[in-house]
Amino acid sequence: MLKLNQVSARYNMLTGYVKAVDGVDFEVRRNEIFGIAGESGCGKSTLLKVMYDLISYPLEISSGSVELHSLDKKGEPVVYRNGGIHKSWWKDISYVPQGAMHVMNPVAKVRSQFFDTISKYHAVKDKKRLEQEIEAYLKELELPPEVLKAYPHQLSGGMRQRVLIALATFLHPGIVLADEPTTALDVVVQRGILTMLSQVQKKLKNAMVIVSHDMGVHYQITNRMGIMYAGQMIEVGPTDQIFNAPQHPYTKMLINALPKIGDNSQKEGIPGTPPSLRNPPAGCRFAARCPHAAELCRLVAPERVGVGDDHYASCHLLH
Ligand SMILES: Nc1ncnc2c1ncn2[C@@H]1O[C@H](COP(=O)(O)OP(=O)(O)OP(=O)(O)O)[C@@H](O)[C@H]1O
Repeated sequence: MLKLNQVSARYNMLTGYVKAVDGVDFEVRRNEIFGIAGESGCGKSTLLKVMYDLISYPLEISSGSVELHSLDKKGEPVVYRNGGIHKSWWKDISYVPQGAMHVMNPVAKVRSQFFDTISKYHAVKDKKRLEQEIEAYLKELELPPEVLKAYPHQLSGGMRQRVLIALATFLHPGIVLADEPTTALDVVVQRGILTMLSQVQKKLKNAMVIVSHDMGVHYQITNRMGIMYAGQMIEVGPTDQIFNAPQHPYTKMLINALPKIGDNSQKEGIPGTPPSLRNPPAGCRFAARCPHAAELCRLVAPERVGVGDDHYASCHLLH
C-alpha cells in the first residue's frame, strides 16, 4: 500500500515557488488500479514523482509524507518513507515515465537495458538463467523475444511502451506507477496497452496507478480514481461513482463534457483557465470557473467531506 499524508511539493525557481502538489491525501490499495485525472499542468506527473520519491532540484517536498508499506525478505512488514523509497525501486515499486522513447537509452539494445536495470537492484548470480526468465516473461506478456535484440528506435511506439511495462513489472513490484501510458499512441495500440496493464495487474494482484488526462482510459481500466485540479486532489472515489454520481462541480463539468451514445447535444469545454500555481488563490481554486461559487468559496479553502461509500470531495456546496 502507498499512503500519502497531506503531501505538498513545489518547484523551487529563482523567481519563486511553483506549488505543483498541495495537501494531497489518499492511499493506493493492494489489488486495484487507481487513476489520476485532471487537465494539463494540474500536477499529475509531479504527484507521481512524489509517490516514486523521484525528488531532485528544483522539485522538493515542502510538507507531509509518503509511506510505502511492503514486506521484507523474511515476509515481515516494512515501511519505506519519502527519502528512502528509492531503496525499494523496481522490487516494491516501479515507475513507467511519460514518453517511452526518451526514457530508454537510444544506443543500448533492449537486452542490455533489461540486464542493467535488473542487476542494479537485484543480485544476479546466474546470467543465463536470468536471460531465460526475461524471455519467458516477455512471452507471457505476448512480446516476441526478438525485441531483446532491438535498439529502441527499431521498435514501434506501442512496442516500446510494452517493453517498458515488462521491465517495470519483471520483479513483481507491489506498486506500479504509469504516467500517461497511452498518450501519443493510436486507438488500437492504446487498447492493447490498456489490456496489457490490466492483465499484468490481475496476474500480480498488485496496485497500479495510471496517470492520464483521458477520462476514457480511466473508465476502461481503473477501479478507483482521483481528480486533480490546480495541484489539489478535489475528489476521490470508485470510478463508477465518479462517472455516474460526480460530486465536485469540476468533476461534474469534466463528465458532462464527455460524448455519450445517443446524446447529440453540443458538448462544451470548461470555460476559463486554472489559476497559476505560483500564486494560487486563498479559497477554492476552482471558484473563478465554478458556476455555483459564492463569497465563501473565494475566501476559504473547502475541507474534504464524505459524499458516498468510499467517496470524498472538497467543495463548500457539499457541507
Ligand atoms: N521542472 C519543472 N520546473 C518548474 N516547474 C515545473 C517543472 N515541471 C512541471 N512544472 C510545473 O508544475 C506544474 C505541474 O506540472 P505537471 O507536469 O506535474 O502537470 P501535469 O498535470 O502532469 O501536466 P501534463 O499533463 O501537461 O504533463 C505546472 O505548472 C508545470 O508548469
